[in-house]
Amino acid sequence: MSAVTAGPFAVDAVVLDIEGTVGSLAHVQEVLFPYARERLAHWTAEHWDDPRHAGIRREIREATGDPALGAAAAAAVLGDWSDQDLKTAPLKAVQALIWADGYADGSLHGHVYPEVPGVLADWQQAGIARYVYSSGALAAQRDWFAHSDLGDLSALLDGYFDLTTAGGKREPDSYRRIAAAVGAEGRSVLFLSDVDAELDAAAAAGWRTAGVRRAGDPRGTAVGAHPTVDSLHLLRVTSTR
Ligand SMILES: CSCCC(=O)C(=O)COP(=O)(O)O
Ligand SMILES: [Mg+2]
Repeated sequence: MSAVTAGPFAVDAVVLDIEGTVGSLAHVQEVLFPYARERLAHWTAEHWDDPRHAGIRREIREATGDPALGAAAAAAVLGDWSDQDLKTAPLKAVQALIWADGYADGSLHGHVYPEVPGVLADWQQAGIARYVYSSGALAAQRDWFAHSDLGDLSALLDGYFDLTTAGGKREPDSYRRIAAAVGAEGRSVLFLSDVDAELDAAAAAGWRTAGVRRAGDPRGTAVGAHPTVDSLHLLRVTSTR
Protein backbone atom coordinates (compact mmCIF):
# COMPACT_ATOMS: atom_id res chain seq x y z
CA MET A 1 0.00 0.00 0.00
CA SER A 2 1.25 3.50 -0.81
CA ALA A 3 1.61 6.05 1.98
CA VAL A 4 1.13 9.09 -0.24
CA THR A 5 -0.84 11.72 1.64
CA ALA A 6 -2.98 14.58 0.34
CA GLY A 7 -3.64 17.94 1.95
CA PRO A 8 -3.63 19.78 4.19
CA PHE A 9 -7.28 20.67 3.63
CA ALA A 10 -8.78 23.14 6.11
CA VAL A 11 -12.53 22.77 5.50
CA ASP A 12 -15.99 22.98 7.02
CA ALA A 13 -17.36 19.94 5.18
CA VAL A 14 -16.27 16.85 3.31
CA VAL A 15 -18.49 15.42 0.56
CA LEU A 16 -17.88 11.79 -0.35
CA ASP A 17 -18.64 9.75 -3.44
CA ILE A 18 -19.62 6.12 -2.80
CA GLU A 19 -18.63 3.76 -5.64
CA GLY A 20 -14.83 3.52 -5.82
CA THR A 21 -14.33 5.97 -2.92
CA VAL A 22 -15.87 4.74 0.35
CA GLY A 23 -16.86 1.38 -1.12
CA SER A 24 -15.56 -0.95 -3.76
CA LEU A 25 -16.18 -0.46 -7.44
CA ALA A 26 -16.34 -4.23 -7.84
CA HIS A 27 -19.09 -4.55 -5.23
CA VAL A 28 -21.27 -2.07 -7.13
CA GLN A 29 -20.49 -3.51 -10.55
CA GLU A 30 -20.49 -7.21 -9.69
CA VAL A 31 -23.00 -7.47 -6.85
CA LEU A 32 -25.42 -4.52 -6.70
CA PHE A 33 -25.94 -3.82 -10.39
CA PRO A 34 -26.47 -7.49 -11.34
CA TYR A 35 -28.83 -7.95 -8.36
CA ALA A 36 -31.08 -5.18 -9.69
CA ARG A 37 -30.57 -6.10 -13.35
CA GLU A 38 -31.87 -9.64 -12.77
CA ARG A 39 -35.00 -8.28 -11.10
CA LEU A 40 -35.91 -5.38 -13.45
CA ALA A 41 -38.43 -7.33 -15.52
CA HIS A 42 -40.16 -8.71 -12.44
CA TRP A 43 -40.19 -5.26 -10.78
CA THR A 44 -41.76 -3.52 -13.77
CA ALA A 45 -44.30 -6.32 -14.25
CA GLU A 46 -45.34 -5.95 -10.61
CA HIS A 47 -45.12 -2.20 -10.10
CA TRP A 48 -45.40 -0.35 -13.44
CA ASP A 49 -49.00 0.72 -12.82
CA ASP A 50 -48.57 1.40 -9.10
CA PRO A 51 -49.65 5.01 -8.40
CA ARG A 52 -46.79 5.34 -5.91
CA HIS A 53 -44.37 5.05 -8.82
CA ALA A 54 -46.08 7.52 -11.16
CA GLY A 55 -42.98 9.74 -11.11
CA ILE A 56 -40.72 6.91 -12.27
CA ARG A 57 -43.23 5.96 -14.97
CA ARG A 58 -43.45 9.55 -16.19
CA GLU A 59 -39.68 10.01 -16.30
CA ILE A 60 -39.09 6.82 -18.27
CA ARG A 61 -41.84 7.72 -20.72
CA GLU A 62 -40.40 11.23 -21.13
CA ALA A 63 -36.90 9.83 -21.68
CA THR A 64 -38.11 7.44 -24.36
CA GLY A 65 -40.56 9.89 -25.95
CA ASP A 66 -43.30 7.26 -25.70
CA PRO A 67 -46.21 8.44 -23.52
CA ALA A 68 -47.82 4.98 -23.70
CA LEU A 69 -44.73 2.92 -22.89
CA GLY A 70 -45.77 -0.30 -21.17
CA ALA A 71 -44.15 -2.48 -18.53
CA ALA A 72 -42.30 -4.89 -20.84
CA ALA A 73 -40.83 -2.10 -22.96
CA ALA A 74 -39.91 -0.17 -19.82
CA ALA A 75 -38.05 -3.20 -18.49
CA ALA A 76 -36.07 -3.37 -21.74
CA VAL A 77 -35.21 0.34 -21.51
CA LEU A 78 -34.13 0.03 -17.89
CA GLY A 79 -32.06 -3.02 -18.80
CA ASP A 80 -30.28 -1.10 -21.57
CA TRP A 81 -29.55 1.79 -19.22
CA SER A 82 -28.22 -0.62 -16.63
CA ASP A 83 -26.01 -2.42 -19.17
CA GLN A 84 -24.53 0.93 -20.20
CA ASP A 85 -24.22 2.08 -16.55
CA LEU A 86 -26.16 5.21 -17.46
CA LYS A 87 -26.73 7.45 -14.46
CA THR A 88 -30.39 8.26 -15.06
CA ALA A 89 -32.67 9.21 -12.17
CA PRO A 90 -35.47 6.71 -12.95
CA LEU A 91 -33.03 3.79 -13.25
CA LYS A 92 -31.43 4.83 -9.96
CA ALA A 93 -34.88 5.05 -8.33
CA VAL A 94 -35.85 1.56 -9.50
CA GLN A 95 -32.49 0.09 -8.47
CA ALA A 96 -32.93 1.58 -4.99
CA LEU A 97 -36.38 0.02 -4.65
CA ILE A 98 -35.09 -3.40 -5.72
CA TRP A 99 -32.00 -3.22 -3.51
CA ALA A 100 -34.18 -2.24 -0.52
CA ASP A 101 -35.58 -5.78 -0.46
CA GLY A 102 -32.08 -7.25 -0.46
CA TYR A 103 -30.94 -5.01 2.37
CA ALA A 104 -34.09 -5.82 4.33
CA ASP A 105 -33.68 -9.60 4.02
CA GLY A 106 -29.93 -9.46 4.69
CA SER A 107 -28.78 -10.66 1.27
CA LEU A 108 -27.18 -7.26 0.49
CA HIS A 109 -24.77 -5.09 2.46
CA GLY A 110 -23.06 -1.84 1.52
CA HIS A 111 -19.35 -2.40 1.11
CA VAL A 112 -17.27 0.07 3.12
CA TYR A 113 -13.47 0.08 3.31
CA PRO A 114 -12.17 -0.63 6.83
CA GLU A 115 -10.76 2.82 7.63
CA VAL A 116 -13.92 4.73 6.63
CA PRO A 117 -15.90 4.62 9.92
CA GLY A 118 -12.91 5.75 11.98
CA VAL A 119 -12.03 8.59 9.62
CA LEU A 120 -15.65 9.79 9.52
CA ALA A 121 -15.76 9.68 13.31
CA ASP A 122 -12.52 11.68 13.53
CA TRP A 123 -13.94 14.36 11.22
CA GLN A 124 -17.17 14.39 13.19
CA GLN A 125 -15.21 14.87 16.39
CA ALA A 126 -13.28 17.73 14.76
CA GLY A 127 -16.53 19.51 13.84
CA ILE A 128 -16.24 18.83 10.09
CA ALA A 129 -19.58 18.05 8.44
CA ARG A 130 -19.81 14.88 6.35
CA TYR A 131 -22.10 14.45 3.33
CA VAL A 132 -22.51 11.88 0.60
CA TYR A 133 -22.95 12.73 -3.09
CA SER A 134 -23.58 9.75 -5.34
CA SER A 135 -25.42 8.97 -8.55
CA GLY A 136 -27.20 6.30 -6.55
CA ALA A 137 -30.64 7.44 -5.33
CA LEU A 138 -30.96 8.91 -1.84
CA ALA A 139 -32.73 5.80 -0.57
CA ALA A 140 -29.95 3.59 -1.96
CA GLN A 141 -27.31 5.75 -0.29
CA ARG A 142 -29.08 5.58 3.07
CA ASP A 143 -29.46 1.81 2.78
CA TRP A 144 -25.79 1.40 1.82
CA PHE A 145 -24.61 3.05 5.04
CA ALA A 146 -27.40 1.77 7.30
CA HIS A 147 -26.72 -1.82 6.17
CA SER A 148 -22.98 -1.64 5.65
CA ASP A 149 -20.80 -4.68 6.24
CA LEU A 150 -19.28 -2.67 9.11
CA GLY A 151 -22.64 -1.96 10.74
CA ASP A 152 -25.01 0.98 10.71
CA LEU A 153 -22.89 4.06 9.89
CA SER A 154 -25.81 6.49 9.49
CA ALA A 155 -24.89 8.48 12.60
CA LEU A 156 -21.55 9.40 11.03
CA LEU A 157 -23.21 11.27 8.16
CA ASP A 158 -25.02 14.61 8.04
CA GLY A 159 -26.87 14.21 4.74
CA TYR A 160 -27.05 12.86 1.22
CA PHE A 161 -27.23 14.35 -2.31
CA ASP A 162 -28.09 12.64 -5.59
CA LEU A 163 -29.01 13.40 -9.20
CA THR A 164 -32.47 14.63 -8.19
CA THR A 165 -31.35 17.01 -5.45
CA ALA A 166 -27.99 18.23 -6.79
CA GLY A 167 -27.81 17.27 -10.48
CA GLY A 168 -25.20 15.39 -12.51
CA LYS A 169 -21.82 14.80 -10.92
CA ARG A 170 -19.87 16.17 -13.89
CA GLU A 171 -21.60 19.58 -13.76
CA PRO A 172 -20.08 22.42 -11.69
CA ASP A 173 -23.55 23.78 -10.86
CA SER A 174 -24.31 20.58 -8.91
CA TYR A 175 -21.50 21.40 -6.50
CA ARG A 176 -22.70 25.00 -6.20
CA ARG A 177 -26.15 23.66 -5.24
CA ILE A 178 -24.68 21.39 -2.59
CA ALA A 179 -22.52 24.17 -1.12
CA ALA A 180 -25.58 26.42 -0.91
CA ALA A 181 -27.64 23.64 0.67
CA VAL A 182 -25.08 22.95 3.39
CA GLY A 183 -24.33 26.63 3.94
CA ALA A 184 -20.62 26.45 3.10
CA GLU A 185 -18.30 28.37 0.79
CA GLY A 186 -17.01 26.17 -2.03
CA ARG A 187 -13.41 26.69 -0.93
CA SER A 188 -14.37 25.27 2.48
CA VAL A 189 -15.67 22.00 1.07
CA LEU A 190 -13.54 19.00 0.10
CA PHE A 191 -14.89 16.54 -2.47
CA LEU A 192 -13.57 12.97 -2.64
CA SER A 193 -14.12 10.85 -5.72
CA ASP A 194 -12.56 8.16 -7.89
CA VAL A 195 -13.60 9.93 -11.13
CA ASP A 196 -11.53 12.82 -12.47
CA ALA A 197 -14.43 14.42 -14.40
CA GLU A 198 -16.37 14.69 -11.12
CA LEU A 199 -13.40 16.24 -9.33
CA ASP A 200 -12.86 18.63 -12.27
CA ALA A 201 -16.48 19.79 -11.97
CA ALA A 202 -16.13 20.32 -8.22
CA ALA A 203 -12.88 22.24 -8.72
CA ALA A 204 -14.59 24.42 -11.34
CA ALA A 205 -17.13 25.32 -8.64
CA GLY A 206 -14.27 26.39 -6.36
CA TRP A 207 -14.17 23.26 -4.17
CA ARG A 208 -11.08 21.54 -2.81
CA THR A 209 -10.64 18.09 -4.34
CA ALA A 210 -8.83 14.82 -3.72
CA GLY A 211 -8.90 11.63 -5.73
CA VAL A 212 -9.33 8.22 -4.12
CA ARG A 213 -7.97 5.21 -6.01
CA ARG A 214 -8.14 1.94 -4.15
CA ALA A 215 -5.48 -0.75 -4.40
CA GLY A 216 -6.05 -3.05 -7.34
CA ASP A 217 -8.31 -0.62 -9.21
CA PRO A 218 -7.72 -1.35 -12.90
CA ARG A 219 -7.83 2.37 -13.73
CA GLY A 220 -4.41 2.98 -12.17
CA THR A 221 -3.27 5.04 -9.20
CA ALA A 222 -3.90 8.62 -10.42
CA VAL A 223 -7.23 10.45 -10.63
CA GLY A 224 -6.48 13.09 -13.25
CA ALA A 225 -4.28 15.85 -11.86
CA HIS A 226 -5.93 15.79 -8.42
CA PRO A 227 -3.93 14.82 -5.35
CA THR A 228 -4.82 11.17 -4.84
CA VAL A 229 -4.74 8.72 -1.95
CA ASP A 230 -5.57 5.03 -1.73
CA SER A 231 -7.15 5.27 1.73
CA LEU A 232 -9.06 8.02 3.52
CA HIS A 233 -6.69 7.89 6.49
CA LEU A 234 -4.03 9.43 4.24
CA LEU A 235 -6.04 12.65 3.85
CA ARG A 236 -4.86 15.51 6.07
CA VAL A 237 -8.13 17.26 6.88
CA THR A 238 -8.62 19.91 9.55
CA SER A 239 -11.49 22.19 10.49
CA THR A 240 -11.44 25.89 9.56
CA ARG A 241 -12.79 26.71 13.02
C1 LIG B 1 -25.48 3.22 -3.00
S1 LIG B 1 -25.43 3.98 -4.47
C2 LIG B 1 -25.01 2.66 -5.55
C3 LIG B 1 -24.07 3.08 -6.55
C4 LIG B 1 -24.68 3.58 -7.80
O1 LIG B 1 -25.82 3.33 -8.10
C5 LIG B 1 -23.87 4.35 -8.66
O2 LIG B 1 -24.28 4.70 -9.75
C6 LIG B 1 -22.52 4.74 -8.20
O3 LIG B 1 -22.34 6.07 -8.36
P1 LIG B 1 -21.27 6.92 -7.55
O4 LIG B 1 -21.68 8.30 -7.88
O5 LIG B 1 -21.37 6.59 -6.10
O6 LIG B 1 -19.92 6.58 -8.12
MG1 LIG C 1 -17.52 6.89 -7.76
